[in-house]
Amino acid sequence: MELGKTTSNKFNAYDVPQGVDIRGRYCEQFDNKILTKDALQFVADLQREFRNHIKYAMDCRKEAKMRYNQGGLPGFDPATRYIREGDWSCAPVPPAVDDRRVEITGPVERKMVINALNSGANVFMADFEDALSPSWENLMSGQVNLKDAVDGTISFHDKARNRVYKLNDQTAKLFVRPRGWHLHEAHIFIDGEPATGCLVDFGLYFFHNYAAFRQNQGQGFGPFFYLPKMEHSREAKIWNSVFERAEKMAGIEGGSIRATVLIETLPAVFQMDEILYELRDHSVGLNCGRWDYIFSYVKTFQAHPDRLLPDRVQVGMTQHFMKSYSELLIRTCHMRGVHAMGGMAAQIPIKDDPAANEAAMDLVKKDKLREARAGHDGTWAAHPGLIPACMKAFDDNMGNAPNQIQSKKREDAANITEEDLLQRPSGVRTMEGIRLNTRVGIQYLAAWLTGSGSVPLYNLMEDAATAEISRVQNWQWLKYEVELDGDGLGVKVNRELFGRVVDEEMARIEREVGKEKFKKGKYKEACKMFTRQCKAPALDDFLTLDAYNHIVIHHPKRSSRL
Ligand SMILES: CC(=O)SCCNC(=O)CCNC(=O)[C@H](O)C(C)(C)COP(=O)(O)OP(=O)(O)OC[C@H]1O[C@@H](n2cnc3c(N)ncnc32)[C@H](O)[C@@H]1OP(=O)(O)O
Ligand SMILES: O=CC(=O)O
Ligand SMILES: [Mg+2]
Repeated sequence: MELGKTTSNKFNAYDVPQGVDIRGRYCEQFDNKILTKDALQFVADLQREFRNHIKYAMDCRKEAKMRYNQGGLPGFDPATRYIREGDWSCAPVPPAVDDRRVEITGPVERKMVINALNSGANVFMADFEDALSPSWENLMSGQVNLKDAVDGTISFHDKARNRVYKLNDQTAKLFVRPRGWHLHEAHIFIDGEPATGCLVDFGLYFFHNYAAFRQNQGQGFGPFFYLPKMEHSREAKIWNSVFERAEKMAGIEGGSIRATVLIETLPAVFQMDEILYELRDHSVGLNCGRWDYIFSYVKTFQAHPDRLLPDRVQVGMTQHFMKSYSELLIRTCHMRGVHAMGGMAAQIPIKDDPAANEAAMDLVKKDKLREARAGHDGTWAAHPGLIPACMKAFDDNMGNAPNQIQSKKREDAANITEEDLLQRPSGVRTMEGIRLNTRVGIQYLAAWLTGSGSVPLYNLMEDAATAEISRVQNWQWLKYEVELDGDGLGVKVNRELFGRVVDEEMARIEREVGKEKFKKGKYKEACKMFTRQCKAPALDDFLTLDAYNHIVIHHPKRSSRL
């Protein structure tokens, strides 16, 4: 059967446990493979057990935001000093993922799942988050794809090229990244409320795959996860309890499930020990989610006009606050016996310009070499074409050792202070900066609204995290009417200037993509949404919260029997 094709059963409806209502399109394959009654019962149990904890954690985020908006700064919590200074370790790293020197990431799209698993990377991080537009179709077919991948039966026929894709004998180890805590799943209602997105992603994937995964991939451990966008260790504690609940349901040993937490919010950098501590039986490291981290710097300091960012292209890992963050992350992880993973270089191969391609690959090499030398145990690649360069940087530095957990303790990073982690980024702001933010933000959103959560734009990988930087930077510059000091003209960013920029960039996008694609695409809707968010008096928490309402499609008829 073709993936996602609608066929009817006797009821043309999902058979659901009590209190669960599926409002997404009916599809026999989703029904038979993923939305089974027992799997939905597991998701509903998780939702019921943890919804109040999640609500409390989200309320705490709001309180913290209020504190920062009143001039407060994030910092280390004196109440948990005993954890930071305590002598404890995380559980030993499972042998199956001892060596993670290169991890490829990508959305849970069928062909890409096969390509990523075959790519030669050590790990594939299959993404329900930054790289995925969370439409019902993408989410559910993503679950089907992962199930087929874990079972080892996945294949894909590219009819246009008459090419069949299948798994190699040797494949990357699979990690799955569910959505962040803040996102709901509007196609699954539990007790009259939309389900928590990440519990749906986690619950369905875990339920259907834990047994096969532990046998085929995890050498008795697993499944493995990446956990995004946390702001505090109380959120890690919820994940730990979710894992314990899942292990109990499955009857598998405690500590089987392992997760790497992305440190990609500014408040979380002050909680790294605490996050590892909460997850100490289930942890396999931390990762520098550098793009969301930059977004979070702006968000956290939205009411601090003395901390404006320079052009997006200037906020690299050599900025003092970014360097300090990655070094403290390495020290923290290695002290606790787990991996300190590097982040994503946004460059991708440039096919039609060898010189530009060489320059881009050179940037990737330098970035990965910096990570390997600093002590990271591995890194992320956005595209299979980058794997050899990433691999070489880590091979040259680690040799045959699977990681640097024991060899690069980075004791010197023990002295990194709150001031280091918060230091204002340096650089200039330019007209090209605001133009690029606008052009990229609108095109990304237009792609997202039509189902693509990661796209190549101007030779870089763009996903929800990088697009967020474009949005919040425009918002910040407009809000504080900053002077574009990099152009030597002293122009101030105000609504009138921004309006002109939007008009001109929309005209440029139309020229670049062509009239036909522009007309058929969602550029105008994206422009309206992006512009509203850039001009909003109060910063929207996430770009995708508003955009999500535009991709929710409730089935015209009831699609489940309550
Ligand atoms: C900030 C963060 O959160 S980073 C993590 C989230 N972001 C991501 O994961 C981005 C992942 N990368 C991608 O989605 C893609 O590489 C893009 C969109 C950036 C570029 O995609 P494209 O322009 O289609 O790439 P391109 O045409 O060069 O692809 C060539 C081949 O490589 C494959 N490929 C490209 N990227 C990937 C990937 N990440 N995983 C698996 N296969 C890939 C394509 O499927 C294609 O395969 P084919 O030759 O069999 O048809
Ligand atoms: O998820 C990764 C990031 O950089 O954001
Ligand atoms: Mg991210």
